[in-house]
Amino acid sequence: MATFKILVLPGDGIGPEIMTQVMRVIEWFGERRGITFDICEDLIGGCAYDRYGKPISDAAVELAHSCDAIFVGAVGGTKYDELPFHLKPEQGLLRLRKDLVLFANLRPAVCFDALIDASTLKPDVISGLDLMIVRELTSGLYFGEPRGIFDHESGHIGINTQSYTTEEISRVARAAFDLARQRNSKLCSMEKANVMESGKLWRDVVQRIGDAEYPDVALTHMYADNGGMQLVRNPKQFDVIVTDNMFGDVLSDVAAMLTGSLGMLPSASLGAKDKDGKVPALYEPVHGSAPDIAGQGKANPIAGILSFAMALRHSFNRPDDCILLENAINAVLENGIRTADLLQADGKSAATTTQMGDAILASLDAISETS
Ligand SMILES: NC(=O)c1ccc[n+]([C@@H]2O[C@H](COP(=O)([O-])OP(=O)(O)OC[C@H]3O[C@@H](n4cnc5c(N)ncnc54)[C@H](O)[C@@H]3O)[C@@H](O)[C@H]2O)c1
Ligand SMILES: CC(C)[C@H](C(=O)O)[C@@H](O)C(=O)O
Ligand SMILES: [Mg+2]
Repeated sequence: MATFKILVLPGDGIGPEIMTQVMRVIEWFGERRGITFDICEDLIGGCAYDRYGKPISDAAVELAHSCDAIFVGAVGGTKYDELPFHLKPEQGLLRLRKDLVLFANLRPAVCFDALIDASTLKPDVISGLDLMIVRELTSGLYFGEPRGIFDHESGHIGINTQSYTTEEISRVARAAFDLARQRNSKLCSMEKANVMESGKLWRDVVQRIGDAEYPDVALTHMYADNGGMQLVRNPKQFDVIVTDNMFGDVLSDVAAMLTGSLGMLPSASLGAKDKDGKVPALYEPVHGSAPDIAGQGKANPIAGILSFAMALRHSFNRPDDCILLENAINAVLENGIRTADLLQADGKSAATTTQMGDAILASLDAISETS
């Protein structure tokens, strides 16, 4: 039986709070479903800066390279706002994504039936919603050169560069087409080909790959600003969306509210298969360190726990266990258990982060006893 080596990086703010619950779930699958995990823990983000003077240590990056999967809680905090960019907590995460070449970031937005009333949108707009955003994660505006704040006749000039090569577009496009094939064979590519050269190249490359390699997938293109509007107007028109790093960041937060809360959105960041068949992988909730609720036991741990469910499917080859965990979460929500972010009211009857973890573990016990 394989042993899976995993690296846990709880990070800052609500990161450690939610990661405690994710760890309980990981341990449950170890004990009850016989998956053997070899677990290491390290620092990322502001806490790593406090300890090492940088947002991730070289040793942690090296460890990450040797692992089957990495689990991140969240990074960031107002205390680090004035640090130079290369030292900011967020850079720890960006370095990991870049170093491990995790170019395909899968951000599924699924609306659980029990949460239809938690969204700010009308029930018929979101009921049954199940879409997947594939965000390019290792290039574009986040990494392009030149970048920086430079002297300028008016004072300063801030520069970031959007750039994409054919290869960078091709590999994320293929990942999205492959996913579309496993779903409803429908892919919408979003960029701004009307105003950006990188967007024009993006559109042409995606179309070329579609024509040559995926004629069975219905490919459409949309300008990303319209895409944001369409996601709110009629999200069920989409199945898989592929987009660049910056648009994907924004559009996935928009998609979060289709599910009821940012606290519900998991993610998997995947690289290319190596010669031994291993796919580098990092799993993390889409949300951040939520400084406004950190340390108060209010955070919703479901995005983190659903990220582990994605790992069961993509890294541990346990699709049945992935479904088991999703079903356990569904049952908890059907029972009316809610963290404060999922309640429209004042949050008085809200479950705490730990209580939500307790409920999910009890639900796992109950479901596995009856199956
Ligand atoms: N992957 C990451 O680690 C990541 C992602 C996004 C933002 N950040 C960082 O987090 C910090 C705060 O950023 P922000 O406030 O713009 O975004 P955020 O995602 O941390 O929070 C946005 C809003 O959503 C709420 N929220 C987020 N996660 C929640 C959860 N699990 N349960 C309940 N409510 C939740 C917060 O309370 C807040 O009101 C910044 O430093 C930012 O850079 C990190
Ligand atoms: C923390 C930050 C680097 C990150 C991003 O912008 O990619 C976050 O917002 C996300 O969505 O994962
Ligand atoms: Mg984001």
